Amino acid sequence: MRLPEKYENEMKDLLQEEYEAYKESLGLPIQQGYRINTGKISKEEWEKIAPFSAKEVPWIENGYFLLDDFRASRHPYYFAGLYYLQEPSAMTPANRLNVEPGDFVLDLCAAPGGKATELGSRLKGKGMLVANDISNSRAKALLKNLELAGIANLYVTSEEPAKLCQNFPEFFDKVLIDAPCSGEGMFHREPKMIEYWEKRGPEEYVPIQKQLILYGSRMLKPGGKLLYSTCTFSKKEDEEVIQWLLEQNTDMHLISIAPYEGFSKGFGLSECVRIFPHKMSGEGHFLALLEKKSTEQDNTQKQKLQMGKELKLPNCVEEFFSLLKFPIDRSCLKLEKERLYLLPNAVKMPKLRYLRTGLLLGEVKKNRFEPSQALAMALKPEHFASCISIDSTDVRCVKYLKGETLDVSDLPCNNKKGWQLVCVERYPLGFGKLSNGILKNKYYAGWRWQ
Ligand SMILES: C[S@@+](CC[C@H](N)C(=O)[O-])C[C@H]1O[C@@H](n2cnc3c(N)ncnc32)[C@H](O)[C@@H]1O
Repeated sequence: MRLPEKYENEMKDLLQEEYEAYKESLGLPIQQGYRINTGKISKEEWEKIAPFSAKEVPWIENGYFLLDDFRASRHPYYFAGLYYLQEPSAMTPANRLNVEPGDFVLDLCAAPGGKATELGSRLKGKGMLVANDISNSRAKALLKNLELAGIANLYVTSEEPAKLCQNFPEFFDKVLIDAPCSGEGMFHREPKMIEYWEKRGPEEYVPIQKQLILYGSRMLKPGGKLLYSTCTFSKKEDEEVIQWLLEQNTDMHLISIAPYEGFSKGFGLSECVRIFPHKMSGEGHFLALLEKKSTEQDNTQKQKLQMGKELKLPNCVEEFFSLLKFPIDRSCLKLEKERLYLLPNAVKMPKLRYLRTGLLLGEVKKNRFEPSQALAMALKPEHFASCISIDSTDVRCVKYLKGETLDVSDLPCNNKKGWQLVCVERYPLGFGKLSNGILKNKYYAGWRWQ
């Protein structure tokens, strides 16, 4: 692999006698990985049904290396949101931020959602995730991945960090900044990144990274934690950004990151973590975990609102709700135009460029209610009155994902007519409507198996 001379010199400077080992690692095969969605499936359950051979990623509880060429994005379990394909070192930032159920979490640079999907799963439906990306088109992919993962308690925005900062001072318990960077850790996987690097090297990214981390720190609650990560090796974009932040913010300090024997220490900042491809099976990452000093006062309290008024819902919605087997907090419902949403919390959210506010439950069309794809993905089979379960090896599974009408007269279900939650085994894929053993397909057309 041809590397720019300037880059080679910088890496030699950084790695010294390890440089040759690093260079050799660029000739090794690319390591693919995937992370299971523990919001939908436990590790034990997954290992019983996993359709492809894999080996555990030793520093990520729910991460696996893919061992063969299996097209993991072409399996019904992928469409059920059971896993996310991800390079193993990229699994580390969301894993080490230690999000807990009930946290208010911000992922400031979230698209396409490799980390946000993990942060959201860890909330277990409690608290909320604000997933933001300045690029609207990338934020659309982010929304799809979050919905596929079944994450309901979320807001997806496409905003300038400065605007978010004005609206959320000291608001979040956890903030992730997976910053845009010169991508040196991607050279192996995507050699095109080398060309981009030659046009826009580390110096171009530093001012953006400093801005992002500064805004991120301002949105962090006292006592909250912020994780800054990049997939680049340049000290300018890594340790020097952290050092700069520590000089600006005396109320922030570095804390150590749960260790792994393959991690290297940050240069001059030993609490930071470096992932190098010649030291472990990952392409390369930098991580710094910071904490803000706690104070007596919890500022988020003042932003919490009293519960909203309960909506009077059309009959068709009430009828559909009678099929849902879990309590819906009606004070958190919002009907906007024809769309019905379930908001994560009784928190007043400011005016922002939203791509999604809460869980889209469905649309009220004249006197009909059409449940959304996102709702199906957020449910478990026990949450719905009638389910049709298709085996992953049954051709009807892929036919369903292609949008075809199916004869399911041989498959058991509770209600012989009306709405069904269609599952691959016990994992929801979408909705369908049953009549005389024939299932009308309600799988979202934009997500179909191509
Ligand atoms: C490294 S990628 C994020 C990858 C993502 N965290 C994941 O794991 O899938 C950086 C992202 O930052 C976004 N970005 C760039 N400048 C930004 C800014 N000023 N504010 C917010 N997002 C920004 C880019 O659009 C890009 O999607």
